[in-house]
Amino acid sequence: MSTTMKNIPQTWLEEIIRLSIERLVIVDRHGVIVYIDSDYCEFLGTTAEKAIGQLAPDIIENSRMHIVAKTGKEEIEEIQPINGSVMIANRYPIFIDGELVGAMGTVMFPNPENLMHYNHKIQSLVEELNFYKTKAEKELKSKYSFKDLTGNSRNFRGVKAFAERISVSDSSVLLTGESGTGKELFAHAIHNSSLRRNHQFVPINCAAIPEELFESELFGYADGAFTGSKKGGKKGLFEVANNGTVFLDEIGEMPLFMQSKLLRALQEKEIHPVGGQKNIRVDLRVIAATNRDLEKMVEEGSFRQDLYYRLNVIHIEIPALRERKEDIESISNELLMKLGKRFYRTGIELSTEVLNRFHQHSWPGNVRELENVLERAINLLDGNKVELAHLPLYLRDQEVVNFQPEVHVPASPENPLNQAASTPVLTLKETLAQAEKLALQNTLLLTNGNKLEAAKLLGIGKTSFYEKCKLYQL
Ligand SMILES: Nc1ncnc2c1ncn2[C@@H]1O[C@H](COP(=O)(O)OP(=O)(O)OP(=O)(O)O)[C@@H](O)[C@H]1O
Repeated sequence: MSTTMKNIPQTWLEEIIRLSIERLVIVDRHGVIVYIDSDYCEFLGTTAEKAIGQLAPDIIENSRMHIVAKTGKEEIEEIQPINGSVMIANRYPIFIDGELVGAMGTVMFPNPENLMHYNHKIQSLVEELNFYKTKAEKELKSKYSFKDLTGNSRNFRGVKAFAERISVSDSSVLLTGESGTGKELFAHAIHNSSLRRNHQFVPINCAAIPEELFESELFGYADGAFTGSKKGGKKGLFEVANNGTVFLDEIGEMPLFMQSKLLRALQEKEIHPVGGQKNIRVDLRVIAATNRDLEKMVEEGSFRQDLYYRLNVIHIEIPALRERKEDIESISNELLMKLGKRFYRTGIELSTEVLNRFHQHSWPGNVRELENVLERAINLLDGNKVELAHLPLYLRDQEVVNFQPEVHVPASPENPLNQAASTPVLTLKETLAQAEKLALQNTLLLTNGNKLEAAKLLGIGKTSFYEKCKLYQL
């Protein structure tokens, strides 16, 4: 006996084992019981005297101790029915000086009370797990189809018909177009019409992932890959998307080192988890999107040419809203219906003046900007008609400020832009949130939708900027 154990009397050791939540049996290398604790014996309806010296399967129903003592392979968390109870069994081989000498087995829930207790605990955990599983699965299903893409203009119909036609193919798609033109909506719709529609659609915003986490987010990591990593490792988003589609949004923001790894993964159809021993095969369709000029980035050396060709097999350019002004009315009506549901309002329409103003505007933020303008209007609306007064200043006084972002001018009787009288009183928190949203919107307008540039101008990090955009649905 080791020096650390030699001071513990044999009776103590037996009591310690009895106090443990698990019941214990030890067999020699032939599967003959050499030790079994008294509670286990009681549960089996035998005594230690009778059990010791017998083959384990002769005493314990469904025992596999003799097998583990022979194979030397542990068996963890196996279900073992014994005397009408479902037990969880762990079986470990015992090696002394490298030689297999026997095996130790433990079983949990030796009495029905414990079993009930753990069953109850496990049941609620399983329910919680199922809830999050369903939620995650729902989030990973594509939410939109082609019928959600509003627009009847000739150029929009052409793009939509082309996208619908190529949905069934398995080739990579590159969606380009200004911010807010509906690239993400198109990606959802393409997946939804493809043969992969019953598998996951995994959107990945390349601009929102910190550089040092890119590889592990996309390809996952093995157990103990780095300090602070999750025990047991983590599946990468590419593995989650297996058999489905990954949507690489803002692909132009992907760092160069990651572009090489992505290219390799797409070419070899394999990913290598960080710190892992082996590659994992993945079968994916890639849809990428950007509002940046990738060709220019290739020329400048900030985007890999080979990756560009790999992604650009099918190129879909989504027209800006100002290039399809005939769609403004139908999109506005569609958005008003959608927003109406959210705000419990029906029958909201645009006045002729508002519609005219919408036609004059250049919509640098595209459909997203239109959506924001309409949401703001609904918040200020008393009746059912959106009038010029419900529009933000930069649209209302378009001729005067010529699409300049909204500026806050202190209210004064002389000031013609005095809004105080018509503005409802908000709490400080709401006012601050509104100011923050407005600052983001205005900066996005200034940068023509370039989020990275907007984040820089506002002096905040890109992750924080993306979180705020998500919060304010920008
Ligand atoms: N044709 C359309 N019909 C209805 N809604 C649309 C349409 N196009 C875009 N939208 C709406 O506009 C908003 C912006 O769309 P989306 O996020 O797909 O744009 P995006 O081009 O991916 O933008 P970004 O480049 O900034 O990521 C969404 O709320 C979307 O529902």
